Amino acid sequence: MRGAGTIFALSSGRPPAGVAVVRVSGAGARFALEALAGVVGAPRRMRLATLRDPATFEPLDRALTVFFPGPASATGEDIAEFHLHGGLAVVADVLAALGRLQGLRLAEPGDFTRRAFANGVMDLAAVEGLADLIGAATSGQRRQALAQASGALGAAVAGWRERLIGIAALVEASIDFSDEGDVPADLVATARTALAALDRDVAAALDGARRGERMRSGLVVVIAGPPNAGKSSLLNALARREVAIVSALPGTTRDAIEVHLDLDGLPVTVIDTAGLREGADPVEKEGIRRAHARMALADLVLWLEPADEPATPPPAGAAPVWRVGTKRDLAGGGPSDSDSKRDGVRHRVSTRSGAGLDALVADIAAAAAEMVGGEPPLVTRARQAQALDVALAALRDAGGRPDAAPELMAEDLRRAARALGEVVGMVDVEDVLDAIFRQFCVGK
Ligand SMILES: Nc1nc2c(ncn2[C@@H]2O[C@H](COP(=O)(O)OP(=O)(O)OP(=O)(O)O)[C@@H](O)[C@H]2O)c(=O)[nH]1
Ligand SMILES: [K+]
Ligand SMILES: [Mg+2]
Repeated sequence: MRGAGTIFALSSGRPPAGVAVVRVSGAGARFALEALAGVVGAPRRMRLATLRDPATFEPLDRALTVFFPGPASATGEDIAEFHLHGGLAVVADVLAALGRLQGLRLAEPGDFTRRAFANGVMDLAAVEGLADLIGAATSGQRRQALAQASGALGAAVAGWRERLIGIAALVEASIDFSDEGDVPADLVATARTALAALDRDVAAALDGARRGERMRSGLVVVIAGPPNAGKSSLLNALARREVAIVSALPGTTRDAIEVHLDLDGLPVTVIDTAGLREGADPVEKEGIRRAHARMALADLVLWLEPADEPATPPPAGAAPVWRVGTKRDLAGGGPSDSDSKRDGVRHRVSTRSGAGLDALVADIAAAAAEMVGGEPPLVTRARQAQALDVALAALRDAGGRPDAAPELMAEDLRRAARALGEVVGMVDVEDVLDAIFRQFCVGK
């Protein structure tokens, strides 16, 4: 484990603030409380104290202190918390006083969570959920992250491993009884039935992985179309602020411009792109290349067709495309009008009058709910999905070779168990650990 000893950090947000929470974790937590507050107090009980600089006895703050003895604490170690007045100097002077204490050092990003993981308080999937919970920007993301941080995937994996061990035991027994007639064949048949059921459950969890990833990163909606179709105007209307430059000059937008929206708790990233056309200058050409790149990665493309121009077909691509008629205020509105004769146009909007915008937003929100909504999925990260993929492949190897010797089947089952262990960090995954813990801020 990186750096033993007692660590401390400001765990709440940047001062000045109403309250600032400084956390200390490790064998020296009790000593830190005694040194600054004089007494430790009853476990898990808030206590009002005058904090003093241990060297000069100068009062630093009137604060609430609390002591959580390990191992029933957030890190599994002794924890002391100081709930300070959140002034810059109060926080700085308390941190300085702690830093002068023997055996205490400032924590690095993610240190507290790393200790919780090392001490078995949280499994790796729960750690990832905690990172997502801190980063959650919409209530849908929060719901998913909270399930993950509470150990939903860890609990499922534990159940699968238990079943796997039961299956492996049957196969091992069939090897032991290999000279007793029908017994070994019966054991293997029972194992195969259980294996098929396990396969189904793991595969079902993996089915939700794409949904989980989308919820974490946000659904990507790309606005595309010919120059001057009203793309940037639509982006601004959706964002309700002037994010992108709008002008009558075709080729105004070059860079892809993103805004993050919260649609009924679901995260949606809307991207405005350069208008697609031939014969553009080199800078605009680069913008058009970027527009194509964004469309290729989109979950949904809004293809804009202005009412005052002949329609151009959207380029072929993998993402679903909605054709959206723009500048509806110019169309006149009569049934004989050329614009309303176009087939397959899903929405007609005007950013000038505001017409049709609410319906478009509601439709996008419904599509987002379709793609990421519902019960939080068990699998929310590519790393988890990859490990489960390996486990599933090994399960299929074990079950899919009817003529293979039980010894080979047992070997496949061991591989599956190992891959399941990786999901929750039970087996050595040191390289991914660093990457995961670095996402945390200092004090978490
Ligand atoms: N009448 C009318 N004009 C609009 C509407 N939306 C945009 N426009 C005008 O159309 C012109 C182009 O709008 P932009 O939003 O810059 O179009 P764009 O598709 O982003 O253009 P490029 O970035 O150059 O590809 C501007 O003069 C806008 O004021 C609308 O709903 N009605
Ligand atoms: K323009
Ligand atoms: Mg534009």
